[in-house]
Amino acid sequence: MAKGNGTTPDNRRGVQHAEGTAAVLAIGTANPSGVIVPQEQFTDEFFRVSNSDHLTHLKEKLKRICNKTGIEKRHFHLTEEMLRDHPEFLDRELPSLEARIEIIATAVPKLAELAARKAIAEWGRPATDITHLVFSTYSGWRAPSVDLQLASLLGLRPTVSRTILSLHGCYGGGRALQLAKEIAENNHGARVMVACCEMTLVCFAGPDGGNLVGHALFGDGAGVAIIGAGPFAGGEHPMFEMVAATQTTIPKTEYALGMQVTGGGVDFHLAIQVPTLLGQNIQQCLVDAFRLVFGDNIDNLTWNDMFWAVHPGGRPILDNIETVLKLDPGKLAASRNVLREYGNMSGATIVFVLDDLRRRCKDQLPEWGALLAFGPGITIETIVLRSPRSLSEYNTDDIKSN
Ligand SMILES: CC(C)(COP(=O)(O)OP(=O)(O)OC[C@H]1O[C@@H](n2cnc3c(N)ncnc32)[C@H](O)[C@@H]1OP(=O)(O)O)[C@@H](O)C(=O)NCCC(=O)NCCSC(=O)/C=C/c1ccc(O)cc1
Repeated sequence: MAKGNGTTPDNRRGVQHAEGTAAVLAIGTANPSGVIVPQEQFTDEFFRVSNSDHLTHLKEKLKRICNKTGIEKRHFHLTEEMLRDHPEFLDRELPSLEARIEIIATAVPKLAELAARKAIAEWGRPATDITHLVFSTYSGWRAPSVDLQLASLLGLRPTVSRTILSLHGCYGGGRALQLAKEIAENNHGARVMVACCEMTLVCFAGPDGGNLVGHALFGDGAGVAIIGAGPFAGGEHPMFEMVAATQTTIPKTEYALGMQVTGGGVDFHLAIQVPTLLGQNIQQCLVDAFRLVFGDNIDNLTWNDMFWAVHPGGRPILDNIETVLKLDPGKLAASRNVLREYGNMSGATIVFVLDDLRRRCKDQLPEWGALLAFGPGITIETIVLRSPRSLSEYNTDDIKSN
């Protein structure tokens, strides 16, 4: 055993850990450009392409639901031409999983690449400086999977450490960000790319009584964030510090949200109780997470004095959270805007919300904020965010202003 060369286990630990709290350093988003459907036309289009106009009862119901979503338009990768080539996508009883996998295996990493290139351009460092990749999707059905394809498309280094998160649904973005925080803070110099890409093509089917709400809500998109902890270098610009993070599962709610892989595609289930269950549990999740940072001083916190990045799972979810936390109208504007412009893009949505928030508020964000994402479980991801007051808080020698 070498002694006296300074490489004791404790010294190595000091070298391996980062110097500070992990932060979001750059964000990029992308949506399929081909099919953009205004929500007011969605029902007619959907019933026409699925040859279901005779199901008048379901059609009227979907129209009622679409009117209540708070969505104005959504983007989709699936085209009518694809549907003509694959009529089996309309019928859950017909085998179609393999054909769906064939399409998304290429389409998902390509859309993620578009978002990732925007994030890398904003970050300002070469793609080869990315040390870790965490990819979240409900469309990763092969090995090697879309994470490896994205790494190849971007020319990431062969030693990039890849993790794929599958089927977390709408809390996938929150989970990936929490994982990136752990990686960045525990590995000196690590730069973690979080890539979330969702395409409804795996879930698409003709209308039946059980899937109307999902058809009214979900859209396609990719959100990429680059995460790192200090010291910062090369013009890096921390925008959201991730100060503390928790995951909570609401007991006995497994029934409420779910995905099921079948030979005919992925079935999803959204129980009518979800908005109420989230409203009843969100406050405790926030208290638990903020107590990690503020201890007993948490009583001095006012939710209204913070900024909010909430996964817009559905309009009533945002309404309930606003009511329970007594938030002023406008506090959830970023979430409502993303819902309006893109619908619920499952795990990718929260990255869009962060993007909207930083554009909307520029340098005027309050110091403290909260990120909330939820999905099957029911699982709630909570992250305590902090907007840096000024770059001088950091090792400024290393930061050149962008
Ligand atoms: C737009 C909705 C559907 C309706 O708005 P509303 O203010 O509740 O309006 P209404 O109370 O008038 O309801 C309109 C109609 O919708 C019906 N409805 C109202 N929720 C329902 C309902 N979950 N079922 C089935 N009928 C309903 C409701 O019964 C009613 O039917 P009808 O009386 O015949 O007009 C709204 O409730 C809503 O957005 N709900 C969805 C909330 C939700 O669960 N979001 C998912 C959160 S978690 C997440 O983001 C993703 C998880 C995920 C999971 C799987 C994946 O594959 C991917 C992702």
